[in-house]
Amino acid sequence: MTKVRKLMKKNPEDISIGLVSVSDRAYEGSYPDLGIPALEAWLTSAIKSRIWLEKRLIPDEYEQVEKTLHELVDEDRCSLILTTGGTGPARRDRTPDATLAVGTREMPGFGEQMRQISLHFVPTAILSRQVAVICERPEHASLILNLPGQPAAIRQTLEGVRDKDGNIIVPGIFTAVPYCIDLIGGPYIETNEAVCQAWRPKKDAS
Ligand SMILES: Nc1ncnc2c1ncn2[C@@H]1O[C@H](COP(=O)(O)OP(=O)(O)OP(=O)(O)O)[C@@H](O)[C@H]1O
Ligand SMILES: Nc1nc2c(c(=O)[nH]1)N[C@H]1C(S)=C(S)[C@@H](COP(=O)(O)O)O[C@H]1N2
Repeated sequence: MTKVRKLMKKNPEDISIGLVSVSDRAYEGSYPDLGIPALEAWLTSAIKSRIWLEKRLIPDEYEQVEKTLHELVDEDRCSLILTTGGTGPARRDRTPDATLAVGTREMPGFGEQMRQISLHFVPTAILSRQVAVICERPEHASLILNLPGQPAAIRQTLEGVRDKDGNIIVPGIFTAVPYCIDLIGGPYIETNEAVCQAWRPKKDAS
């Protein structure tokens, strides 16, 4: 496993987010990994809160995906973990299977919404078996989301579909992530509204 070296230091108030790129060819060096940079670029533009990114590049191996997710949940205590790649029907695509094995509860709406969004870009969107799970522990919980491996799919699924004037016409999945993290007892995530409007229910005025 390639652990990307960190130059900065984590602060106690940082929100820990795990980024996992699952790709045989990027891992072997046949092409440079674009998954982690695309995830990092989108998250740093969309989130206003202080974040700390734990980055992992791994091959399409079931055991590696499972072990990496367990580490990010239990050792790094990430509130949110995003994977990219390995969600398709090919024999070595095992990311969703390992994610389901690690999770304690499935969140089917995220996968459903991502496939809806991706259909606006590619007719093969339905080939992605992407899932989302919550991983509950006595003291904390993590939300794990699988994204497709195509680097362009990262922004598309997180941010949603925009019309020619830039207005969102199909909401991206990230709009529901901050409230989901609230509900599982995680830190409050503030977003940059120009990129992603986090939806939270209005406080009851009565
Ligand atoms: N991590 C990545 N970095 C750069 N490009 C990627 C990455 N993952 C996928 N791609 C690109 O998206 C295309 C489709 O992704 P897909 O997951 O089907 O790749 P793949 O054929 O399974 O190979 P691999 O798992 O080795 O990346 C790839 O052919 C590649 O061009
Ligand atoms: N937004 C988006 N979603 C997408 C794609 C894409 O290019 N863009 N590719 C599809 C294809 S061709 C496949 S096989 C599946 C699984 O891709 P993965 O194995 O790279 O995760 O994602 C699908 N979802």
